[in-house]
Amino acid sequence: MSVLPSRVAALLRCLRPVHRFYSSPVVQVPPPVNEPTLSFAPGSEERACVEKALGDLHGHVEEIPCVVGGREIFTGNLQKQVSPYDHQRVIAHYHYADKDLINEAIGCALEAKRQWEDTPYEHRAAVFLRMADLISTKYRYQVIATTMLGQGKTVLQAEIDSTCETIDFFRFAVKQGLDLQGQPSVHSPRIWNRLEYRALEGFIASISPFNFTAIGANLGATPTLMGNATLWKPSDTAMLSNWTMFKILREAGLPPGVVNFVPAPGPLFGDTVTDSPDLAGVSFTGSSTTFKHLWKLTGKKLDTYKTFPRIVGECGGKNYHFVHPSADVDNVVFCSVRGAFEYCGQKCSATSRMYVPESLWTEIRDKMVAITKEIRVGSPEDFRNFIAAVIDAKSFQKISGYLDYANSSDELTLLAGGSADDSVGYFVQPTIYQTTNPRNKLMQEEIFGPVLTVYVYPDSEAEEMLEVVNSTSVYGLTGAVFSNDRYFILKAMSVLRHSAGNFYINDKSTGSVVGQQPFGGSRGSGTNDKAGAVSYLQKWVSPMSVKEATAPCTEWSYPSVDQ
Ligand SMILES: NC(=O)c1ccc[n+]([C@@H]2O[C@H](COP(=O)([O-])OP(=O)(O)OC[C@H]3O[C@@H](n4cnc5c(N)ncnc54)[C@H](O)[C@@H]3O)[C@@H](O)[C@H]2O)c1
Ligand SMILES: N[C@@H](CCC=O)C(=O)O
Repeated sequence: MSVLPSRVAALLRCLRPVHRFYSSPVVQVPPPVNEPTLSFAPGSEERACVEKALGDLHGHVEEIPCVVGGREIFTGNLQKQVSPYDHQRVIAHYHYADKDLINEAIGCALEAKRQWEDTPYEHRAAVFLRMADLISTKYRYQVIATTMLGQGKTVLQAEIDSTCETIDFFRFAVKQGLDLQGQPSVHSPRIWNRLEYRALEGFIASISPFNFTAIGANLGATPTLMGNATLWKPSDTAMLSNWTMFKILREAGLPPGVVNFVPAPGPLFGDTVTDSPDLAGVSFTGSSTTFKHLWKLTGKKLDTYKTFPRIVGECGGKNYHFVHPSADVDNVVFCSVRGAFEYCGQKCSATSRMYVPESLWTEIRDKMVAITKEIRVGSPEDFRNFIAAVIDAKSFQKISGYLDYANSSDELTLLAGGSADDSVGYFVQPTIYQTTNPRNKLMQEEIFGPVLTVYVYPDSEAEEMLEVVNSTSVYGLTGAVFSNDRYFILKAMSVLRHSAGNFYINDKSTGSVVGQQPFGGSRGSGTNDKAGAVSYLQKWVSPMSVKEATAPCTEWSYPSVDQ
C-alpha cells in the first residue's frame, strides 16, 4: 500500500482544528459556607453548653497515647500538659514516641496509603465532610472546652479557632480538592488526555504549633484528602485539644494509619522523619527558627530521599498597623486593641508594632490606654475576662525578658501594663510602649505576647515612613493601613507589597477567615502556600499526565521525508 494517502491524511489532520471536549466534574460537593460563629452571650444556650463541657473536664486528667496504624500505644514516657492560667492543674498525661515508634509510624503510613490513595476522591471527601459535621454538632463544646483549658483561649477565641476554622478548613478543602483536579481540554484526534492527581510518593510529616487547634487539625488531616498519609506531631502545649480532634477524625471514618498521632520531642521527631528516604513532604507551622532548622536538615539529607520533599512552612510575624492622618480614630483604636491583645498576642498575625501620626496621637493614645487598663486578665472560665495567660513558662520568661529590657530602656516609655505574674498562671498584662526609635528591637522581633510598641511620626513624613515599615523586620506576614485617603492607600500598597502576605485596609491585622482571606506570608514568615486555599492542597499532589491513544499508529516516517 502506498504511504502517500496516509501522509496526506496526516497532513490534513494537522490543518484541521483539534477536537475539544468539555469535561464536567464527576461529582459535585456541597458548596462550602463559613461556619457561623456563636455569640456565647450571657443566657445563651451555647454559653450553658460550654460551661457544662468545662465542668465535665474538672478533675479529669486525660491519658493520651500515640496512635500508630490505628493502635493506641502507651509508651510509658509520660509527659504532662497543664493549664496555662493555672499551672498546678494537670489536664493531660501524654505518651512520647521514641525513634523506633516514629519509624514504625512511617511504615504504617506508607502501608495505609496504598489503599487510601486508591480510594475515590468522593469517599475521602465524605470523611472530611463528616469530620466537619461532628465538630459542628456533637463535639463542638468539647473541642472548645479543651482549647480553653489547654491553650488558655477565651470562649470566643476558642470558637473561632477550634470549631469554626477547623470546620471551614475541612469543608472548603473538599471543594478546593475537586477544583484543583482540572483536566486538559484539548485532545488531538484519536488521543485522550487526562491528568491523574496522585498523592505524593512517601509520607508527610505534619508538625503543628500550640496556638491554633484548627492549624493542628488542618496540617495533620488535610493532606490526606488528596490520598496522602501523615505523621501528625502535635505541639506539647496543645495536646488535649489536638487529641480530641484526632479522635473525631477516627470517629468520622478515617482509616487506621492514614493519620498517625505521634506526640514526640520536637528535635527527635524532626531528626527521625528527615532521616527517612520516604519523606515526601513537611507541613509545618511554627516559629521561623524551627522551620529553618527543618529546611536545613532536609537540605543536608537531600541525596537520601526518593523524591524532592515538598516543604511548606508558615512561620512568625512582626505585624504592623500603619495609621495615616486621614484615618478614623475609633476604628484604629478598637482594631488595634483587638489585634494586639486578643489571645494575649499569641496569634502569628497579632499586631505588635504601630505607627501613628503626631496629629492623632494624643487621642489614640488616651483611648487605647484607657481601654487597655480596663481589660480583665484571668481564667477564661470566668467569662468577664478578655484575655487569659500566655502558653507556658518558656514563653512567660521570654516575654518578661522583653518587658525588663523595655522598662529600663531610654528609647521606650511604658504607657500601659508592663508587668507579669506567674504565681498561679502565666499572666502578662496587656502592654503598650511608645518608642523614640522606629527600629528598636521591640519594633523588629516577634515577642508572641500582649506587647504593642508605637512609634509616633511627623504627619508630613507619612510617605517616607512606609519605607521604614517595609524594612524594619525580617518578617512579611500581616499588616494594616488605616487611611481614608485613596491615593495614600495606593502608595502604601505599592511600597509595602512584600511586607505582608495578608494586607488589611482599615481593618486589624488578625482574623483571616478560610475561603475569604487565604492566610500566609513570605520573607521570614514562610513559604506563603496559603492555608485554607487551593494552593495549600496543591502542594500535596503530584499530577501525572496520561495520554491515551485510541487508535493505533499507522506509519513511522513523516510527509517531509522524501521517499
Ligand atoms: N504563619 C502562620 O500561619 C502561623 C500560624 C500559627 C503560628 N505561627 C508561628 O508559630 C510560632 C508559635 O508556635 P510554637 O511556639 O508552637 O512554635 P515552635 O516552632 O516552637 O513549635 C512548632 C512545632 O515544632 C515542633 N518542633 C520544635 N523543634 C522541632 C524540631 N527540631 N524538629 C521538628 N519539630 C520541632 C514543636 O514541638 C511544635 O510541634 C510563632 O512564631 C507563630 O508566629 C505561624
Ligand atoms: N488565621 C489567623 C492566624 C493564624 C496564626 O496564628 C488570623 O488571621 O488571625
